[in-house]
Amino acid sequence: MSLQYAYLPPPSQCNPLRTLHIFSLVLVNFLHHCPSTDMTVEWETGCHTLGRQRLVASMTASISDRLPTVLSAVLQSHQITPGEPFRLQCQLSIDALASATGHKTASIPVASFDIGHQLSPPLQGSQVGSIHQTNASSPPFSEPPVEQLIDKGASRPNTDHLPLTKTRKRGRSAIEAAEESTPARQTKKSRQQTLSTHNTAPQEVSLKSNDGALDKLITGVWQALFSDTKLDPSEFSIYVQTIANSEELKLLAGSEIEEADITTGDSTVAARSLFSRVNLIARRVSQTSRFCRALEVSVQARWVQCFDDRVQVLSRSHTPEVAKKMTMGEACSDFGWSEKELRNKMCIWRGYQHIAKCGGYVTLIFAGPGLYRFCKYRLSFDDKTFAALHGLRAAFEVAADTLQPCWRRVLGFLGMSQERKYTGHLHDWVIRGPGNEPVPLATTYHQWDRNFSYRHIEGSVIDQDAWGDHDPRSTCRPGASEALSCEVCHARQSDDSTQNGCRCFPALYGHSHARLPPVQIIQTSSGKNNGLFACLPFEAGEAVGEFVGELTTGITGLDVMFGQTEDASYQIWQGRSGNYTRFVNHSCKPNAQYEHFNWRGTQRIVLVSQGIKASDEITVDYSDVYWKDLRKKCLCGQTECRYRDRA
Ligand SMILES: C[S@@+](CC[C@H](N)C(=O)[O-])C[C@H]1O[C@@H](n2cnc3c(N)ncnc32)[C@H](O)[C@@H]1O
Repeated sequence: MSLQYAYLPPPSQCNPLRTLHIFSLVLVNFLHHCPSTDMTVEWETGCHTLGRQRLVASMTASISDRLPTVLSAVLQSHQITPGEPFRLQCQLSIDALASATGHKTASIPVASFDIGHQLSPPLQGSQVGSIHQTNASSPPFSEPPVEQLIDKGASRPNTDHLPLTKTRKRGRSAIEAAEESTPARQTKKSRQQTLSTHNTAPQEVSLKSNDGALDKLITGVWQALFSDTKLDPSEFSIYVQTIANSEELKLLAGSEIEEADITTGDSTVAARSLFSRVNLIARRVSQTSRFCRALEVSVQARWVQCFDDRVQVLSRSHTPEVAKKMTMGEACSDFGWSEKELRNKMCIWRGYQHIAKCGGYVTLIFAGPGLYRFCKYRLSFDDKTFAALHGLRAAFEVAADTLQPCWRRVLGFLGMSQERKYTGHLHDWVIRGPGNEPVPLATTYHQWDRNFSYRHIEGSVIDQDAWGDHDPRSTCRPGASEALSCEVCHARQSDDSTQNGCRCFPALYGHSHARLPPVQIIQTSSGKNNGLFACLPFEAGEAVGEFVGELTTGITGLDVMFGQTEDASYQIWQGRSGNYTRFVNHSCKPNAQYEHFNWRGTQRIVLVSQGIKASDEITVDYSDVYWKDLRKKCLCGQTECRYRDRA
């Protein structure tokens, strides 16, 4: 049985109810798949013997009611004081399974939790405890992500344990295409070849450096690139106009109006309207100043270049010193500054120019306010810094062209080309090691499937042939109102941010603008083909994204994510459409896991961070069930790798 997928917790953020809830889902799923008709479930709090169907139904129905009681009972019966960590172990006694698997004992330890200390209401997506796998022969809680798009060499999945027939009509998959051209089982020779390819594989891009000052600069660039405030110079005049018209918007007079409204009893509406107006103005001002700042530093960097060119020209007829002095004089007279003033400015501007030279103008344009300090004090101004920025330039440009497509208009002010280099979706591009141009995603699968394509979707789509119009993830009972409140924090869930009280996964649910998380697809250096990498850190418990794809059923022979509600078992297939979660590789020491979460009566599967640092590859544990029958080696590279040494 695989439980790794369910979870590994951040020890500092404890949430026992959530852990128990997830555990219960695991247990329910286990029971659902179990061939036995009668079984005993032993919790530390008691022992229940029920028919399987009834057990599943009763556990599912009462999970959220019972968990606090179960937990309190455990705490009380063991006299655990708040703050003291403890371990909760669960056993399953399943006679039929015992005889089927040849277990001597009928009682199988399923999982244990290390539970922290807080009994406070659940926090945003936070978790507690760890679920340890104790039995590898049981059915999975959830299966690993798709494998239908296979990668090259050693990482090519060995699928000969799976029948490649599908019960449902589906387009020809990359795996099938690859099956035709590559033998499913690797020979010794081909394995060696793979290894040598692996050794000479290009170096991976690092999305940050190990230098504090430089990291701050890089973080600022990523934050600006992924910000939902767009850098659009063509809207500059509109921004300015809005600010100039702020009187019409009653920005300044607003507070007086509010006071009047408050006394007339219309305070909520009045306060909200004032706040909206202030928000609008503040947003416009920050957009305007960001654009001005971007233009300012870019022009200053370009000015230094022109200054140097002018010195060069004058050096043809004068000594370099004289040529420089003459150029300084020309500039001072045009600016109306003293030489000292100009020298001071130039020192910083030269820093900008250095950055533009190695990291491209994109770095300057999106660098945050730390840029000035970085250049003034010449923090980390060394070859390593410039090499790091040079290595990031392509990754920055892909993000800028796809997320902030108007950024190149700033280059127009510098007399440079404004032509976009990378079009389409951010994840249509794969970033490769230093010195290599990013390549279109599709090309990285062409060796297996010439017709490969991938549609980026924001939400799962229902396979009509499989489910008609019914969403199989629905957990809503007809007439049940509790579906609209969060079963973790019990707050009201609403897509209208002003009505929503549930903040469990705020980056995904409950507010208006869904935006891409700061992740990019990068070619791994370990031979796993592509992987998903974090540009910015994700705190433990924070959602990276939802696992979305086609909601279907009946697929065999291809990897799918399994979902299970009380009423339906469904699959999410990311073969031809989905999102970036499709590129998450396996690691035996993962930094993320998938969790079930109900949003407004619909089950969602969320990729949740266990604490991901900027530039880390985002990985999950695909589970023993995934690897069990594969003859493939794991390339996660962890010292605790479980599947490294395989025949
Ligand atoms: C969901 S995809 C992940 C993205 C994939 N690397 C790609 O380029 O499309 C799963 C596939 O990635 C590869 N993979 C993922 N993790 C791996 C690992 N630890 N070792 C070897 N191959 C891995 C396997 O080929 C697997 O079939």
